[in-house]
Amino acid sequence: MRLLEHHAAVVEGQVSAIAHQANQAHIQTALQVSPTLDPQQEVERRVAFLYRQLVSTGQKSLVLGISGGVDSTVAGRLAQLAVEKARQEGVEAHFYAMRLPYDTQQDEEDAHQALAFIQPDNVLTVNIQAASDALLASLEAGGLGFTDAHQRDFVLGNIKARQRMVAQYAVAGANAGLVVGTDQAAEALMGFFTKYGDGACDIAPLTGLTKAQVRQLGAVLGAPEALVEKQPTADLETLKPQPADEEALGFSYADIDAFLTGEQISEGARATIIQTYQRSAHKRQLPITP
Ligand SMILES: Nc1ncnc2c1ncn2[C@@H]1O[C@H](COP(=O)(O)OP(=O)(O)OC[C@H]2O[C@@H]([n+]3cccc(C(=O)O)c3)[C@H](O)[C@@H]2O)[C@@H](O)[C@H]1O
Ligand SMILES: Nc1ncnc2c1ncn2[C@@H]1O[C@H](COP(=O)(O)OP(=O)(O)OP(=O)(O)O)[C@@H](O)[C@H]1O
Ligand SMILES: [Mg+2]
Repeated sequence: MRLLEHHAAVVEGQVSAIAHQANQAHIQTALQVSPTLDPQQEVERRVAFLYRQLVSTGQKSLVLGISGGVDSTVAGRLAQLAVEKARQEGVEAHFYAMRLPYDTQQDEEDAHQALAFIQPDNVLTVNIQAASDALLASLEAGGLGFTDAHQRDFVLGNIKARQRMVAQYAVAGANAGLVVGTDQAAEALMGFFTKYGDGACDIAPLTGLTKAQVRQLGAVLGAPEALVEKQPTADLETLKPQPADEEALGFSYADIDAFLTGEQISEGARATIIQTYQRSAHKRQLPITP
């Protein structure tokens, strides 16, 4: 009897491993991941994409927040190259890079390095602290309470991400601009972004790229090595500045990328990643309707 139960458990494990494998392949397709790519060709393809969309939408500019992280360094340079290409073709186009610190950020120097590399047409610096704090204070005055200081700080973190979205859309509104997003496949997979915050954009040139591929594009673009290899951080919480995304996610980007490119990872990790993907489906879709 014990032996039969054991066999049943083994078969069940095998069936769920096969189901997870199928899901892994399905997710890879849904997130538009190419396990192998030529980084130089990808740069050209994505610059051409941004340029074509500027022309076809009739908009005149691109707008993007530059944090000092690798994603916005790469997307920012692609945006600048796209508007330069447009101008070469006789199309009026400009790139507005935005510094959006909450007060002073610890890695400000990296953001300056990123701007020096991107060479954007325009830089606007907007400190989002006053607006973020004012909204939180008004919410509290209006009766909102928090379970503890950590929850309050987490909620403020998402307010910061959405405040950056508001600022970028204001600049886009004044300059016939498309707001550029930096969502890539690793963040999309894990739903690791603020819904309608950094997740909100008009155009997403890094779609489908693993984190390693974003770094490869950065390298062929000639970005400073320190930025290409930099530890990713959402840096939203005031009580804990600059935490590594990997700590918050509970997974390394190497594992997340391995999942995306169809490589073998432990069955436990694969099951948890699939569960995280399914739970965050609402962030990749339009609102629920009746
Ligand atoms: N099944 C469902 N169907 C429809 N809506 C659903 C839902 N489950 C939750 N929701 C709703 O979703 C909302 C919560 O989503 P959201 O506000 O995004 O909040 P949440 O996912 O809790 O927090 C955002 C997470 O993304 C991380 N993040 C943010 C920004 C940048 C980066 C980065 O990598 O740089 C990372 C941040 O550290 C945090 O862990 C709530 O309103 C909730 O009710
Ligand atoms: N301090 C900031 N100033 C300007 N833009 C910001 C700032 N923080 C976040 N953003 C915007 O929000 C996006 C999402 O942040 P995220 O941390 O995922 O990307 P990143 O900082 O560019 O790269 P990494 O994920 O490697 O840290 C950024 O790409 C950027 O456009
Ligand atoms: Mg970051």
